[in-house]
Amino acid sequence: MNFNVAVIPGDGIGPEVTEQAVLVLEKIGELYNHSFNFTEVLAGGSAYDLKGTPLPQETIDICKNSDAVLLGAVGGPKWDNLPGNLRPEKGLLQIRKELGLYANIRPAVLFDPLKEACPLKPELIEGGFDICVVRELTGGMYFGEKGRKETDMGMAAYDTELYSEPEVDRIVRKAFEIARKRNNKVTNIDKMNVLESSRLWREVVNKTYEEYSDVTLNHLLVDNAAMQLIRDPKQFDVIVTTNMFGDILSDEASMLTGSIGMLPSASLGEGKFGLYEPIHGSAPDIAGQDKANPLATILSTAMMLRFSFDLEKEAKAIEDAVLKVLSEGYRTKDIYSKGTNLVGLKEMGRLVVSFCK
Ligand SMILES: NC(=O)c1ccc[n+]([C@@H]2O[C@H](COP(=O)([O-])OP(=O)(O)OC[C@H]3O[C@@H](n4cnc5c(N)ncnc54)[C@H](O)[C@@H]3O)[C@@H](O)[C@H]2O)c1
Ligand SMILES: CC(C)[C@H](C(=O)O)[C@@H](O)C(=O)O
Ligand SMILES: [Mg+2]
Repeated sequence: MNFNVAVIPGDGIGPEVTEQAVLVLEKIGELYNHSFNFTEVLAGGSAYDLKGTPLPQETIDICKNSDAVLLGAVGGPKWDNLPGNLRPEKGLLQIRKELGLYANIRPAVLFDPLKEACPLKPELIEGGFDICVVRELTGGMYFGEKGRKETDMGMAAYDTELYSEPEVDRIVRKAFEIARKRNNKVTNIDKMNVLESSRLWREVVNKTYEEYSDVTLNHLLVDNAAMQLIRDPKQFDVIVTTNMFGDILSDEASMLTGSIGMLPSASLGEGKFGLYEPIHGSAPDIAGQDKANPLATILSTAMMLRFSFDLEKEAKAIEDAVLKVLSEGYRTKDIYSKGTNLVGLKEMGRLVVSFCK
């Protein structure tokens, strides 16, 4: 089959990790007789430098006309002094919004060979864990009214957490539907003891739950949830939460899998179309040094094959290749532990390609 994939390498380590992910997809194409047509497009700081905007219209058009999008990461200190609406990150938020991708699926799975890279005591992670964070992606504080104003105390600034009932309902449904295909368990995470937006959020969760009573639902306040993730990650299966809380909790969860360099993600809307990206950023501290872990981006392509293209066998082939690389003891620096083989980003990518079958 033929698939059109728009590729947004972005900034920092973005181009390095997407390059490896594209090589893996090309290998899968050869092995399973598919043709992936890649179109590289600009977004983020590199787009600002070349086009004066972090999200050129051409990028939006090409993404909309593709079957899926692969994104590396955007941002970096070079652009830190730009006003908010020109920042690289604004381009990312805008593309998620433009493409209607309100559900960000972030699986935090502990690969067995990486147990030693997990900072938790062995007894807490026996048998591993498999958490699926379902993060709302196009609402909340990221998109609410924001600004600055003069007050009695001088200049002040504000960002508004605003959620409508339909916005909460659709993400919660997504989480329940995912739970039905897994272990029928959802944990809702909010801050309803303080935030009005969280009180409405929880009301909608409970209302929508009436249609999903076969699923077990429990609620946690976000501060407790942050602690519980470290205390006992195995208690979680599907987590549903807001844009902001999901951003923070998924970075936290990633460390339990060994590194932020391990966590892929899928940003989805109503149809099959999706944008696939690692959860990490542009990692300016290691950019251009062949040190970054490309596995999060490579695993994101597996999610693309599964969700957008219905290629389960091919998706599994990538995940199996990643597991084999780890089982054979190869590690980038972020997941390295004594007795394993330290490799660079390119070598890690090459190994995954060579293990795909
Ligand atoms: N989706 C995205 O495009 C995205 C996500 C997060 C942050 N950002 C942006 O990236 C820039 C840097 O942000 P930050 O430093 O807070 O977060 P970051 O995720 O880029 O890096 C945090 C730390 O994790 C390490 N790290 C990240 N990815 C790694 C990988 N694949 N392999 C090994 N180590 C890895 C980095 O070296 C760094 O020490 C900022 O401009 C931020 O806005 C973009
Ligand atoms: C760069 C930033 C806008 C982005 C977010 O907060 O969504 C990033 O942290 C992520 O997790 O994808
Ligand atoms: Mg983040």
